[in-house]
Amino acid sequence: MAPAVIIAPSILSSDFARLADEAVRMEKCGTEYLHVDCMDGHFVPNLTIGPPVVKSLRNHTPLFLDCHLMVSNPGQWVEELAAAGANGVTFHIECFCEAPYDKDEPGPYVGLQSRSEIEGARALAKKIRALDMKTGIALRPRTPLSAVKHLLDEGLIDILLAMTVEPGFGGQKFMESVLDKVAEARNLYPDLAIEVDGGISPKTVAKAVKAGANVLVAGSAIFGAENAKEVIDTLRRGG
Ligand SMILES: O=C(CO)[C@H](O)[C@H](O)COP(=O)(O)O
Ligand SMILES: [Co+2]
Repeated sequence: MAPAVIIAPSILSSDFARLADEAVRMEKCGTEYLHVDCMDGHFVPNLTIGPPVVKSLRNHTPLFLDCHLMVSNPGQWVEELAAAGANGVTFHIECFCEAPYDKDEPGPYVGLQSRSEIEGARALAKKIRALDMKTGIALRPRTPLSAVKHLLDEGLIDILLAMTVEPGFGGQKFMESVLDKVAEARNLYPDLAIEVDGGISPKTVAKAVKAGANVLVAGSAIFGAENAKEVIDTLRRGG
């Protein structure tokens, strides 16, 4: 049986001028996580928030702060995020791969190749745990599970994040093709937390859960709804 469902509202789609109120609202709706998308304008073409905002949020919510780093140099930020009160840090494996990722190329992306790439990812995964946070590893849609299998098999990862859109923006269309990778991961790792992020809504959630996802990130579906609680309850039921 897959681990319990966790709902992670992505504050990327919330009103950034009212973050504390939105965090309290999500807690009242019964969510477990707040998903915090940190973007550097380099790894993805968007610029959002970092440790100072996480620190401010920490003063207003007991929710698990699930920081999704879409930055080119994730190792630069983990100490500050830990000090700010983050509970989990997820970094992208593509940051450690020298081969450029082209979202429009067909077929799977070639992942980690060299020893130094592998060592870099392993060291960061260990460092996040040493800072008392959960370690997450994220895969862009074209990146295969094999790119992170060594980290998973060594037990260095708490959360596997399968992006179901190309990272960078909320409100994009769910990529169903990613679910084969989710199913492959669930089959190999029955107890692992598997997170899906991008285009998750009452319409798409059933397929994601069926494939084996248990941590459900949703931004526009929750914050764009008139009744956020209703959407959250529907996601929790699996659609
Ligand atoms: O990481 C992200 C984008 O890069 C967001 O977490 C994600 O897109 C959530 O937004 P939505 O649910 O609207 O797709
Ligand atoms: Co995200």
